[in-house]
Amino acid sequence: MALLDIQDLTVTIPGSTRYAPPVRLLDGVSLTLASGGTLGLVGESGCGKSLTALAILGLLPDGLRAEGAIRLDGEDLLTAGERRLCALRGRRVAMIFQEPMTALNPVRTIVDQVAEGPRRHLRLSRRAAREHARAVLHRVGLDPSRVSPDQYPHALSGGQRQRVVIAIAVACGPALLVADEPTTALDVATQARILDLVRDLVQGEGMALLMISHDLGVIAETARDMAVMYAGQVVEAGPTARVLAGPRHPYTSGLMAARPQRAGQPGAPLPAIPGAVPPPDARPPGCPFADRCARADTGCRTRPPLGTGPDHRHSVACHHPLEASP
Ligand SMILES: Nc1ncnc2c1ncn2[C@@H]1O[C@H](COP(=O)(O)OP(=O)(O)OP(=O)(O)O)[C@@H](O)[C@H]1O
Repeated sequence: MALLDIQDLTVTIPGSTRYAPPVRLLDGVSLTLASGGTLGLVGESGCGKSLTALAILGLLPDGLRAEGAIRLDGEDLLTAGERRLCALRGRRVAMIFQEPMTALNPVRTIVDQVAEGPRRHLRLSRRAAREHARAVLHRVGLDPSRVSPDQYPHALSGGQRQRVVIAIAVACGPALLVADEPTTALDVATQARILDLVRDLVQGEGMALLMISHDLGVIAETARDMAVMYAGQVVEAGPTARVLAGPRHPYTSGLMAARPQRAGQPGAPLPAIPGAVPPPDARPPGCPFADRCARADTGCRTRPPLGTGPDHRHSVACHHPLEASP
């Protein structure tokens, strides 16, 4: 049984009147992740990566309706009550947020913030939870001789703060770690060190990782499998090495071509994908990528492509996919 099994997840803004019909933000997302596995979710801004993560944690903004199934260890989180979700969050599934400063409480010491989960979930005494928290802070690279556990977040650098956020997430040994753009707010050198840490923790502790990023390089470095999202849908999925060696969806291929490493001469413009992701209330009736796709024909503009399911090794939702690599 998969650790995480998302089937046909749809997230909608319910319509209020005839003139304000429901708007689908996520449209039939299916993903699976085995225990100890690593899955990368990639796509441009607005494709639905963060909503997918928030839905897994039961933290969708008020007013949005989620349908389908999100099973963790076989238990459907969409039908679990808030009490049950509170018991699971931090214990079985934890999240590393994008912006460490907003994820931390500015008026509590870092050791107290890390100790909170172990006190609640592992039922440790205050003293034992603080001891545990000190060990976790050390484990994530905050050597107590250099960074006192009794510091407040403002005294730390951006990279150190992100290490605290990671310590909070892993303090109770969750089975699944969801990392939503964990390095976006950091400089390049710090990004690399934080990614190394996440990789090391995931391997060392046997956690499964759902890594969310708009950067294919981050996905390539951290995830064995990947799924590409576009306009609220998964358009391509498979083993990362295989997808990157032979992308079949024109969108994936466009993302790969637009990577800075793929640029020609310094100063030369990057080959960007023309146009922009259509907003959720203005998605075309056929393939959502059709308006930006060089391969699109009339059929693409009228009929949504049927994706092959995520249980196939390399799935693609496209009427005219690129040739499979041999
Ligand atoms: N609370 C909300 N109400 C209405 N629309 C929302 C809400 N949250 C997100 N959306 C819309 O849902 C779509 C998906 O958003 P989401 O944040 O998941 O994208 P993303 O791929 O994570 O982008 P980014 O990389 O910028 O975080 C976007 O069009 C966004 O504007």
